[in-house]
Amino acid sequence: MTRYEIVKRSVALITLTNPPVNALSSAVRLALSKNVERAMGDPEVTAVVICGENGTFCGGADIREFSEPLQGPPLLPLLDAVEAGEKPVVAAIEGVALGGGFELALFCHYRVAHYKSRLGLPEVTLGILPAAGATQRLPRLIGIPASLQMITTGQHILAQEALKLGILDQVTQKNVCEVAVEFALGAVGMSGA
Ligand SMILES: CC(C)(COP(=O)(O)OP(=O)(O)OC[C@H]1O[C@@H](n2cnc3c(N)ncnc32)[C@H](O)[C@@H]1OP(=O)(O)O)[C@@H](O)C(=O)NCCC(=O)NCCSC(=O)C[C@@H](O)CCCCCCCCCCCCC(=O)O
Repeated sequence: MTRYEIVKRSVALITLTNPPVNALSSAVRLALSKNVERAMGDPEVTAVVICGENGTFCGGADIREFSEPLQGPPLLPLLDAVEAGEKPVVAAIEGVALGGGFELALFCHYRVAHYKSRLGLPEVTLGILPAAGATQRLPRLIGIPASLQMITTGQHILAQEALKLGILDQVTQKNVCEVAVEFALGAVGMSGA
C-alpha cells in the first residue's frame, strides 16, 4: 500500500501504491503513517518525498470505503504528523492530486508537480466539503477568493495555474520524483549530493 526506500543515501521516498488512483484507503493511511514515523525517526534520513505509483499522485479518500464504518487511522492526524515533522517533506505530484490527495500535498512542506498534472477539491461533487484541512491550509497559501473558487466548484486546475497561484513550488517536464528528491536535498543544503 506504500513502498519505502532510501534514495541518494538520505532521502526517504514513500510511494503510494493503491491502484487504480492511489486512494487513501484505511490500509494506505496505516502504511503511510508508519512510514512517515519511520522516516522521521531514522537519523540517516534528512528529508522525505511522497509520490504515487503509475503516474498518479492520489485520487483522494477511497470512495470504495464510503459505505463502511471508518477503519484505520483517520486522515487528519496523519497529515498533522507530516506537517509537524522536523524533516522537510516534499510532495511529488503527477497525474492528479484530488480531494484528500490534494490535502496530503498541502500538508507537505513543499510541492513539486509535473506540468501535465491537475489539482482539485472535487468533494462538492460528492455532496461533502474537504474534511482534512484544505479549508484552512489552502486559504493560507492562496487567499480566500481563489480557495472558495476551488472548494465550491470542484474544478481541477492545471499545474501551471497552481504555480501562479502559489500552491506549487516548482513545475517540471522531467521525472517528477527525481526532481522532488533534488528539491528535498536542496531544502536541507545537500544539492548535488
Ligand atoms: C481520479 C480521476 C480523475 C481518474 O479519472 P479517469 O478518467 O482517468 O479514470 P476513471 O474516472 O475511469 O477512474 C478510474 C478508476 O479509478 C477509480 N477511482 C477514481 N477515484 C477514486 C477514489 N477516490 N477512490 C477509489 N477509486 C477511485 C474509479 O472508480 C475507476 O475504477 P474502475 O474500477 O471503474 O476502473 C477520476 O476518477 C476522479 O475524478 N475521481 C474522483 C476523485 C474524488 O472524488 N476524490 C475525492 C474523494 S473525497 C475526499 O478525498 C475527502 C477528503 O477531503 C478527505 C476527507 C477525510 C475524511 C473522510 C471522511 C469520510 C467522508 C464520508 C462521506 C460519506 C459520504 C456518504 O456516504 O454519503
